[in-house]
Amino acid sequence: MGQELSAADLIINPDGSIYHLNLLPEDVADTVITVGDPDRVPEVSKHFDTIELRKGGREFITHTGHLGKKRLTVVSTGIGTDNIDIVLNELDALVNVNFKTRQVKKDLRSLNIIRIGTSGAIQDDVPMGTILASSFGLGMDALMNYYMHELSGDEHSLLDGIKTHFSHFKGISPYITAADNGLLNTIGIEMEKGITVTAPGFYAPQGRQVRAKNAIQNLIPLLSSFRHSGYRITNLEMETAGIYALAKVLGHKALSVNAILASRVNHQFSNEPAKVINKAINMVLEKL
Ligand SMILES: O=P(O)(O)O[C@H]1O[C@H](CO)[C@@H](O)[C@H]1O
Ligand SMILES: O=c1cc[nH]c(=O)[nH]1
Repeated sequence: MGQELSAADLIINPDGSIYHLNLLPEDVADTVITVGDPDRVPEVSKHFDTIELRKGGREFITHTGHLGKKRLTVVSTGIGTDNIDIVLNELDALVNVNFKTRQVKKDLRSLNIIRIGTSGAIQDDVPMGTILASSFGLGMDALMNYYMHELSGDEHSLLDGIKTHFSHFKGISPYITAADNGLLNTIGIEMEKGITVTAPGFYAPQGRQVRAKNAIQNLIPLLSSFRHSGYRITNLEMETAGIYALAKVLGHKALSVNAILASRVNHQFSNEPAKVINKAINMVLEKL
């Protein structure tokens, strides 16, 4: 018999749903689309043929339904890898823990987790309007300091290169995880590819300066000049690396698709964000 998870470790609401997502185990499809913005959930589910449930709490809004024969769940994560910690752990518990016995199931389910997010590009040849699939998620936040995780050979070699390139960054311990290869080569097949940096903020952690002065000067040129084994850093956002790393730890498959709204090298921000996001949604849904 496996260990029984305590009421403080796995929090189940009185109606049997999980603490933050407010979902029951049967509410989660095998393919889960995550978006940051709760208002983006209906923008995805409006393409479904049927919607069987709409639930939520806080920034975590979920719709589950069918597109043709495929059952899909779309859930909003809100902003940041602290929220990704909640969403990935709760999705995993919903499918891999028996809520009656509070024990981990013997046969584990592996979800396909596809993020459709917005992002800023840091390469000249990645213009606004590009739809980019993240080959790797490079985390500059602290989430993975708290989890045991292992790196593949490719991830190790890239991380060594990154640590050398950014050796003068103080107090940051980057982590890197590859996309699921199968999802990258199907859903991402026609998309631009690159390493996506996940930042622990939108302003100074992404090289923006409004009034508070930035401690790291020239962050964007530093990121964009990194080259290793044919890879380069293409874009910045706030969730991908956490999703990739926790999905791998928990045995799920993940891909992040980025609607590029900003060109940080040309100092531009899109005046038609909805159109770019919709293009990303359509490109993902037509491959499912
Ligand atoms: O559009 P979403 O998916 O929220 O993604 C991006 O937009 C937010 C910042 O504006 C961050 O969450 C960032 O990752
Ligand atoms: O530049 C950008 C655009 C969208 N989201 C981000 O996190 N950064």
